[in-house]
Amino acid sequence: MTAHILDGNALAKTLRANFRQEAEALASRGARPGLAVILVGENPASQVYVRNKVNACADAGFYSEKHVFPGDATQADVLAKIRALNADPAIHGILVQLPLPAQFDAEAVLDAIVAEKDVDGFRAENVGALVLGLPCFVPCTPRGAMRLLEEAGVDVAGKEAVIVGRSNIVGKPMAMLLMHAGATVTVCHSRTRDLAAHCRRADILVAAVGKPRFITGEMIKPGAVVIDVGINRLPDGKLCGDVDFDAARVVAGAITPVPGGVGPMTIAMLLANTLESARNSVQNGAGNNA
Ligand SMILES: NC(=O)C1=CN([C@@H]2O[C@H](COP(=O)(O)OP(=O)(O)OC[C@H]3O[C@@H](n4cnc5c(N)ncnc54)[C@H](OP(=O)(O)O)[C@@H]3O)[C@@H](O)[C@H]2O)C=CC1
Ligand SMILES: Nc1nc(=O)c2c([nH]1)NC[C@@H]1CN(c3ccc(C(=O)N[C@@H](CCC(=O)O)C(=O)O)cc3)C=[N+]21
Ligand SMILES: [Mg+2]
Repeated sequence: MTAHILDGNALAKTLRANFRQEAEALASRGARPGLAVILVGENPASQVYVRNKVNACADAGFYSEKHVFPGDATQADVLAKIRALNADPAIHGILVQLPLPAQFDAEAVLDAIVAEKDVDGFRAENVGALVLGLPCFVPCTPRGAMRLLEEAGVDVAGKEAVIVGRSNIVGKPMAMLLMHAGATVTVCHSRTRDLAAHCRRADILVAAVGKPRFITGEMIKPGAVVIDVGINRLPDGKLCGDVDFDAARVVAGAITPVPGGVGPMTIAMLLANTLESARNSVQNGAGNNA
């Protein structure tokens, strides 16, 4: 058996073309979707992701701004910028690239973004709404992973879903989305006993660990759908996921590659959330002049 490859690059490209049409429709109503990305410091990986986000905006006909601060910037500098962006009608989404340098209180910084522009969905109000099943900005990475499952034609209801990783930005919201979709969800982490046994029960296995090739072929149930969220840079400079792809693809029914799987979908869903925010602003009579 060779797994079906879930192509995030191709799906993201299709989505961006749809977003472009909606962006033009909103622009004609005075609200071209606008995203502001804040980057603090010179983390090379963050620089790549921010560049990808800005390029994706351009490709989808969105307005975007990039605000770069030096690594020794103060929290007050960044907060002042967030306040200005909160009040700027051309901006519908604000993203502060994580991680922030050590001198920052990341929670306080994210909290400064008004909830209406929290397109990452990281603020407590958003997380609460997600748990309650109320309208909210669904965090981009889990939303992208769910979209890939949909694309694969996976009927989630009743399935055993196992997530490895319990972070606030990936594992926890992913668990909530899968639960809402009807899966029986298990969340594993560094304290889990007999991780392999949990993983082998999974019809849907989501790896969000941050360790290269941590999930081996023997941990995968034959025919399972494997979603690899991990982005790891190897010493030779190449990217790899949290799943041993070559071993997994001969066991799994479907699998996302790294690169080209969840990563591009994260960026597509960031655009989707920004579009949603722009649409909300039109409904609330607060468009812009872009
Ligand atoms: N494709 C994309 O768009 C994105 C990719 N990523 C990537 O996804 C990966 C995960 O990111 P993130 O969630 O932020 O990472 P975190 O480091 O915040 O969380 C990692 C999780 O893995 C768990 N873990 C660590 N070691 C083990 C182990 N030996 N056995 C079982 N569980 C373990 C940790 O457990 P514990 O809680 O007990 O410490 C933790 O819950 C990274 O590679 C990151 O780069 C992240 C965001 C977006
Ligand atoms: N506020 C905030 N929001 C985030 O969503 C956020 C963040 N901070 N900090 C870091 C993580 C990580 N993340 C990725 C997004 C896209 C790719 C991506 O496009 N990956 C490409 C490859 C990129 C490359 O070549 O390095 C791919 O997988 O094909 C990867 C990782 C978003 N994150
Ligand atoms: Mg993290």
